Amino acid sequence: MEKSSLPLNEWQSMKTQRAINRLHSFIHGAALSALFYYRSTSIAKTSSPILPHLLIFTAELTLSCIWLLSQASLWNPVARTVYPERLPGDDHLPCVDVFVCTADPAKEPSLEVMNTVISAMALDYPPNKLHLYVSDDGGSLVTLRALRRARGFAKVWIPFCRKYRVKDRCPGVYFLREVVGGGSDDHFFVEKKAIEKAYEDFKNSLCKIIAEEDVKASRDHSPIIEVISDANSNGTDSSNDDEMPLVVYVAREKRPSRPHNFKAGALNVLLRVSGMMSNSPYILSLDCDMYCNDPTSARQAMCFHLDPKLSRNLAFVQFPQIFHNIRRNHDIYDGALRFIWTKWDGLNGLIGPGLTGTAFYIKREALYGIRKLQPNANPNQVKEYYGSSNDFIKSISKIYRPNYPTNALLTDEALKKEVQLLASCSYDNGTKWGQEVGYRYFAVVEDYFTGFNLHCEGWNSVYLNPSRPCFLGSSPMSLGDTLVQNTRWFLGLSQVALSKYSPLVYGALRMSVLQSMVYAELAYYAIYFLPVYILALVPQLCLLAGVPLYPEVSSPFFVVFVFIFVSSQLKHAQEVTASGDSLTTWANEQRVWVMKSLTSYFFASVNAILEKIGLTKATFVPTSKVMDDQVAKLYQMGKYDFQAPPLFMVILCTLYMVNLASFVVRFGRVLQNGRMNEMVMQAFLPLFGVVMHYPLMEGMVLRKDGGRVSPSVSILSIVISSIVSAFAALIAR
Ligand SMILES: O=c1ccn([C@@H]2O[C@H](COP(=O)(O)OP(=O)(O)O[C@H]3O[C@H](CO)[C@@H](O)[C@H](O)[C@H]3O)[C@@H](O)[C@H]2O)c(=O)[nH]1
Ligand SMILES: [Mn+2]
Repeated sequence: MEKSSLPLNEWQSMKTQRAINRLHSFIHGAALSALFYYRSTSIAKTSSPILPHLLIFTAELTLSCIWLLSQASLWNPVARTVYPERLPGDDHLPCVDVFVCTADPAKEPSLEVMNTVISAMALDYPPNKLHLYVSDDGGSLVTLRALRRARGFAKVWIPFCRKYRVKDRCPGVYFLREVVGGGSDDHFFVEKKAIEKAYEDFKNSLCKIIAEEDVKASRDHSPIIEVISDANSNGTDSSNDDEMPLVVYVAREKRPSRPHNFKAGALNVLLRVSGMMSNSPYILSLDCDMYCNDPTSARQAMCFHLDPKLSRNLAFVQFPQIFHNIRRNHDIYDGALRFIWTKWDGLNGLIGPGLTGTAFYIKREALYGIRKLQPNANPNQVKEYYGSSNDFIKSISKIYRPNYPTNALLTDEALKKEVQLLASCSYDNGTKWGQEVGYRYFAVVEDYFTGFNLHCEGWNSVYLNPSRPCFLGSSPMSLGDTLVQNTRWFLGLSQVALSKYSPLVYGALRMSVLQSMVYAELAYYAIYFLPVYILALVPQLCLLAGVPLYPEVSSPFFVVFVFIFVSSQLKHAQEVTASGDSLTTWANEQRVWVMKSLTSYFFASVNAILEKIGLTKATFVPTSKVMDDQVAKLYQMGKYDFQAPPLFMVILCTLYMVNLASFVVRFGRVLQNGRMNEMVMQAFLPLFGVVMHYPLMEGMVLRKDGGRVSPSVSILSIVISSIVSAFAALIAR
């Protein structure tokens, strides 16, 4: 068959998983109906206090609603494959702009950021069709100078990678590993030695820059936009310039009094500036800590974007976020976010996965929202959308041909002025930027919200999860960082849930019901805090007070409750093993889910409500990517770092102690009084909690290292839990 007639991509339904999901959905759903029947009939008849019964019922209802929403993503999981070798020749490939965002040289070490940039420059794609834009929200000379050096190093690195077909194009990773790829000939070793030396020099030059400059983010500066070229990269030879992608440094204007809309604001500036220069039809977006692990990702993505059957409505190709610093089956903070990627498989069978902020190839046109503008819109309407720059507006209709030759910024004063305007902090004002154009500002999860809007507008997406990860990032390695990061994410999601954009209404009216259910599940995910708090507290206190809340062992409904518990755990374990993980991962995910519910989801929900009534303002504080040796050591040993915000820790420890107390104190008495029959289930809950969260106990009592629970937190938790438990025991019947 001819090359061009073969499909560029294929999809397969994940049939076994689909069958298991649907069967389980049916059986589990039936059991839940039985539970509701029991609750509604038993509450009316109960002789014990009604409040705890109502609370438990609320918890069960909430869990069931989220469960119902979650079924949508399990309905039709689909996997995709690509055939990059069937793509047209390099001459026919479209241009790609790569956006890399960094915000703070103190939190995001330059060496890692530059490794990401270099790995993207070295993508296996025609260099004249690749353009890099580095957004520096810190407006820092450290980043600018480091970028100049990085380009200098890339000029020797890229030819080396091409010549020896190096797969690991992130130099920091390549030099960590033993010799991979390349020939076995002497030339190779000689060249490799030279490159290694160049990399060492590059690293040393970064150290020098860091020593010379102020390593911190500026919040008050004019825009700085610079094409990095030999004119300013300190005299490396310029012979192979054609082999190098364009590299542009962009620090948008920042003023303390002006809102800057965080990452979404930065990305929109990159969209405008790049529109003036390379104006590529496709954009790869990367966080500064997410390097390209497989140089062919652009070609893989083009297998969808260039597929005539898909391309018209295809907005983006999303790759999973995979993290190089996570050890499989030792992921004590559930940094891998496995549950997200399972959902993305499911969305692959609908109209496509959501955006996850990094590692995706998006179509510029989709972000511009051009389709919403009437074809005959007058110039004023167009300016209402895109702002005052005529030059930029001209670039929109230029079907991806740049307004200026790529290097014009070096010499063209008019262009210089125009990009300064486009990167100024007031450019967005009074336009549709951030609302209908570009990345959306409304919530601190600009990725989720932008993807959601694109799907509402009728765009599709695909999810590609190849066996060699295309991108690798870094995940927080301490409990504190994890919980704080999750609080931000779920605050953003809750903002959407509580707004007019709620996927249940706004989404359901604009996309398929199943697709909107998946968006809704994520938007409302933080509500998990409610059932988890109830189930971590109410049965335990009632156990102490001697109030039964569950059916007796002899009741037929006892089996229903046991079944529901076992069935949900088994389903979780099945999904974990189907993803190739072990049961340790099951336990880790269970534990972290409870910890997140009690802290991150709780505070995210509270803050979303406070923000809704105008009492706070959500912010995006970037996660630190600085690797603390002690923290890393604890993680390697599989030990939690409990040096998290004290408020979080007091909540976790107090609830742990209440569970422990209720089980220990009361279980003995239950045995004595022979009330085993009615209290078994209630005694099981705290037992399960105490066993699953044993690491907390260890952190409070046994550990002496730096990651233990602070003694003050332990003492406070013991005091609070004793008061609460004693109070419950006092009212015992
Ligand atoms: O004002 C800001 C804040 C952040 N960033 C950059 O945004 C990226 C992501 O920030 P990070 O601190 O790593 O946040 P995470 O929570 O780890 O990021 C996840 O969640 C974000 C919000 O949902 C997404 O944007 C990201 O792509 C996704 O990886 C980094 O490159 C930052 O430099 C900016 O450019 N400007
Ligand atoms: Mn990150």
